[in-house]
Amino acid sequence: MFRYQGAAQPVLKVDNWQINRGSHVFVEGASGSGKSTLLNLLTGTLQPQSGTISLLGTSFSSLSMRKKDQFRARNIGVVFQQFNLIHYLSVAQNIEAAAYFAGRQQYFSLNAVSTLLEKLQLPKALLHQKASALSVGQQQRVAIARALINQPQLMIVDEPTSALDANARDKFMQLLLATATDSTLIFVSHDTSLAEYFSHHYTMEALNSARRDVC
Ligand SMILES: Nc1ncnc2c1ncn2[C@@H]1O[C@H](COP(=O)(O)OP(=O)(O)OP(=O)(O)O)[C@@H](O)[C@H]1O
Repeated sequence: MFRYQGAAQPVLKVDNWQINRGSHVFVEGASGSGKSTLLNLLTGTLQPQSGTISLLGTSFSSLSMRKKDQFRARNIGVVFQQFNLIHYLSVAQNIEAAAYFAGRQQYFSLNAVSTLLEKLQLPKALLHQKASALSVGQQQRVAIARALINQPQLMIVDEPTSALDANARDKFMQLLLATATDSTLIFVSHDTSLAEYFSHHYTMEALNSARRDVC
């Protein structure tokens, strides 16, 4: 259960939610239904007031902040709604930063990044381009590359398609699913048409008994 400070009611009350390893899961919910709150709990930015969150067999919500940061960097790849690339760094440096924070810089190589960029249909020439000089579509794909560089067991993707037209959105989804084949994937969006890409679908209403209580 999670309640924002000062709020009368919890925004999220999930009785029980389990996802099998390796599954690709779509969570749909209207604006304000608690999608970002759920993802912030899953990435450890927020802490539930009661209940526990276990990820990949680890009791994630009971880890110290430092251990949570380490666990997230090593095991979770996140693609944010706004991508969160560091604009003054190059594409390669943005991706290298993710390897560095995971303590995996010894595995980082420009070759590995080039291979990822190729899979994501981005030209190699972009490697040394500043993130600020990328188109929105290119930023999205670099954000996927950054999330995948540490070969995360869990990928969390927050509504990254809202600014795209239907064609670009389909292409993005195909690239994401083709490159994240080895990861468990949790994808949240208000766009129900994306559900067709996933084997498992949930609605925030079904997950969140706090909302059912209010309705
Ligand atoms: N920092 C906060 N303090 C208090 N209430 C908050 C805070 N952040 C979100 N809320 C409230 O929690 C509810 C869920 O918000 P959340 O951002 O998780 O929804 P969402 O489904 O991600 O919405 P959107 O699709 O518009 O991004 C909303 O009613 C919102 O007003």
